[in-house]
Amino acid sequence: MNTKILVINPGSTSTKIAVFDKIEELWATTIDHKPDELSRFKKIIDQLEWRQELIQKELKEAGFLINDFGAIAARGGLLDPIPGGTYIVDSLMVDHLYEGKNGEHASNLAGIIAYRLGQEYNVPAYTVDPVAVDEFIDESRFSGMPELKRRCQSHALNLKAIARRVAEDLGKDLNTINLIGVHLGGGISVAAIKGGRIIDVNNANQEGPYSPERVGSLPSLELVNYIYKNKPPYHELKKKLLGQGGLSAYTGTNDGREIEKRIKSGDREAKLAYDGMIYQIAKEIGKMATVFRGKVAAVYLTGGLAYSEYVVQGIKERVSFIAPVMVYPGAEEMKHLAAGVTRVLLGEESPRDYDKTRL
Ligand SMILES: Nc1ncnc2c1ncn2[C@@H]1O[C@H](COP(=O)(O)OP(=O)(O)O)[C@@H](O)[C@H]1O
Ligand SMILES: CCCC(=O)OP(=O)(O)O
Repeated sequence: MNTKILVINPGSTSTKIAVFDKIEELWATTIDHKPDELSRFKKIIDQLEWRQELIQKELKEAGFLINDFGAIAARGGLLDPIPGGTYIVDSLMVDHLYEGKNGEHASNLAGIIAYRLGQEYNVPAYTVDPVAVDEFIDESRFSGMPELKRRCQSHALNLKAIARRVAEDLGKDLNTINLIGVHLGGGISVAAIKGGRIIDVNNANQEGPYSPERVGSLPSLELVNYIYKNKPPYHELKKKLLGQGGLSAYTGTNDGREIEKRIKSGDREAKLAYDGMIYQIAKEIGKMATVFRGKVAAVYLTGGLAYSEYVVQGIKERVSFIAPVMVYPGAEEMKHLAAGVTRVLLGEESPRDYDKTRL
């Protein structure tokens, strides 16, 4: 059986590519994208050909042939709400990702690229725990305005992967504990995780703390007034909210390392913007603690910003009273994608059908 897996993960700030044999990483690379490089594209879907070419070029230079792979694993995008698991990438999924049915995000590109490569080279394509994973309890679904539904969109892939590690490190059964998982990336997800399921989370595209790139929750009437007054074109406004908000808007950079350099050199504005983000993250963690009536086994921090001692200490100072704070910098997305597909290749799990599973 061919268990060699190509893993592709286009994120808002990078494109990650890796090759695994089952869950053993054989090769990996990350291509970072500067904001200038991305700003030339009006919509994220416009990056499709460019990102696909980058992936194919990297693979070629590393000496890999796509028809040598047993499967392709793609980070899944903004699909219709579905439970967690491994899904076959099919044409319906690709249509939804292509048209941005549930919104725009760089991870929408992964499924499309995987499907196109899979069709061309006759390799099956899968996605695992996409950002659209929705395991909300009923109370989580209310927005306060019946016409507007809360959508569950989060870093489900990494949150779930790290939740397993946290349970192992605590020596507890994941199915029996409550966790608050925090992914600190280009977007930020703060999730209430019960028995491994994400029962509530801020929508990392539209709600919660502001992040390196996103505005987070906004005062609603102020936003409506802003739109009426300035009449921004739709795609420009979306870019402002999703790709150029938060730290990027306050400081001109989405890079935590750059901001910390500025703080060290006495930049007060940079410090206030960074501290404001940390404050909002801590508040969101406090909110999620109430989901469990305070009964939380651990809060865990993961994602790129969890490498930062400044961010981690700032959050710990405010939330340590809730539960122990555990730190897992970076992301295990690539390994978790490979693991999900490996379970399917080995017949340990059946792949799910998107159309039949949509909520
Ligand atoms: N050592 C570090 N110190 C501070 N910020 C960091 C560090 N390493 C990465 N970051 C920041 O983490 C963010 C990206 O996190 P990552 O999890 O890679 O993003 P994504 O979720 O978009 O894939 C960026 O703002 C980056 O500048
Ligand atoms: C929509 C949730 C996923 C997300 O925000 O990912 P990035 O941090 O990679 O943009």
